[in-house]
Amino acid sequence: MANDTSEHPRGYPKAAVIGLGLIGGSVALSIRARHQVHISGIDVHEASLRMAKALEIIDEAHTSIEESVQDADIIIIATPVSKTMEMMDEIARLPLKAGVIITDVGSTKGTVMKKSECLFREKEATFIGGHPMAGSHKSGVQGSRGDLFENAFYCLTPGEEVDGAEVERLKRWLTGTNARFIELDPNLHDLLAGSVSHLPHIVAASLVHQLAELQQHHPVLGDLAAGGFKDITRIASANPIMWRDILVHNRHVLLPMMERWQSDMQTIQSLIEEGDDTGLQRFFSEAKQYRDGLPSKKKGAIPSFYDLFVDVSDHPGVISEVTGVLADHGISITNIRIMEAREDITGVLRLSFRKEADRQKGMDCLEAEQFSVYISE
Ligand SMILES: NC(=O)C1=CN([C@@H]2O[C@H](COP(=O)(O)OP(=O)(O)OC[C@H]3O[C@@H](n4cnc5c(N)ncnc54)[C@H](O)[C@@H]3O)[C@@H](O)[C@H]2O)C=CC1
Ligand SMILES: O=C(O)C(=O)Cc1ccc(O)cc1
Repeated sequence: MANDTSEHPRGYPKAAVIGLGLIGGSVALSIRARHQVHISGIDVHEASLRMAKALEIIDEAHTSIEESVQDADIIIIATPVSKTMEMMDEIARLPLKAGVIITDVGSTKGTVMKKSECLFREKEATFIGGHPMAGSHKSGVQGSRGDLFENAFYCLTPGEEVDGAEVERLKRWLTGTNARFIELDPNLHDLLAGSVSHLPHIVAASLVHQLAELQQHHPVLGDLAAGGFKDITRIASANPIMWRDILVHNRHVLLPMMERWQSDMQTIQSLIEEGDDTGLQRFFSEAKQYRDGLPSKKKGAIPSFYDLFVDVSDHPGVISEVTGVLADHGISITNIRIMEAREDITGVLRLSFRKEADRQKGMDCLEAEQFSVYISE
């Protein structure tokens, strides 16, 4: 498949994006936002290419890399990590434009950077590893957004031999992400990502497995699994292939972390067995103290949404009053949840916004209408 009905002619600098899913599509959109560029998209799924073309994320579509990477000024590999490693081998076998920057978006960096040292050292190409530390449990190009990485950390892992000017050149390409770039050693990156993203993902998936097993005996359990359970397991709905690869490529970090996790579980188990009330309370107090101290307004690997809480009295139509105020001011919400809705007590609505600015506007206009509104982390 090769199909070019481009608005952005070939005279422009060229970006090749391999893997047009959530992240490849979002990076392409953010590049488009700040550069006059011809974007060539490569994916094994023709439907993703068609969608990317229809959404004007790419100018031309290919199902293999040969035709489109050779004259590219920047190549972005946005496939699951094991495929990214294969792509790097394939790219290194092709003639490339002198000075091309190659980067990836994978959630692990150690194995990718090791491979890049062997493959690209002798070529007139610069490989700089990348990991935008924001995303979603949804996959696929249809979920792509040019502002997905706004305010998020974007890790870059340049090899030691890479000139600082090349890193700056990559940042300029990616400036439309509006992300906060941070340079990290690849192994340190994997340790940190293992702790804030990969281990929590394993735990979330394991909680879901436990629930699913119990639900076989108690069918009502699925209906009860709302609120907190859904919050902490949301990420378990993510792409299994992507997460399989993350575990495979970060095994050195994750195996000791899982040992540590199991030993923590054993400690708590002993505290319960021994009826150690003080120890149990300390366990939760220390976690609360640390959690309460985490920065709240930054986007992390596990993004905090921009939530607003509204006290509401128990009367019919109260939800539409709140949403009506927001609609009157043109403010969109991404989610709404009733946190407390028992009879005779004041309820709480949790409203989620896409951006901090929307939350602030929402807060101002609801307060002006005498609602009691607050932000709680
Ligand atoms: N989903 C997320 O929240 C985040 C993901 N990442 C990383 O980004 C990468 C991509 O993840 P997503 O965009 O979420 O996945 P996705 O599943 O939305 O997209 C991956 C795309 O790669 C394509 N693909 C697979 N094999 C291919 C091949 N051999 N040649 C060409 N295309 C191929 C698939 O068809 C798909 O369109 C992964 O390495 C992941 O670790 C990084 C940050 C956040
Ligand atoms: O959906 C979420 O909360 C995520 O945590 C998304 C995510 C997945 C993988 C990454 O490497 C970074 C971010």
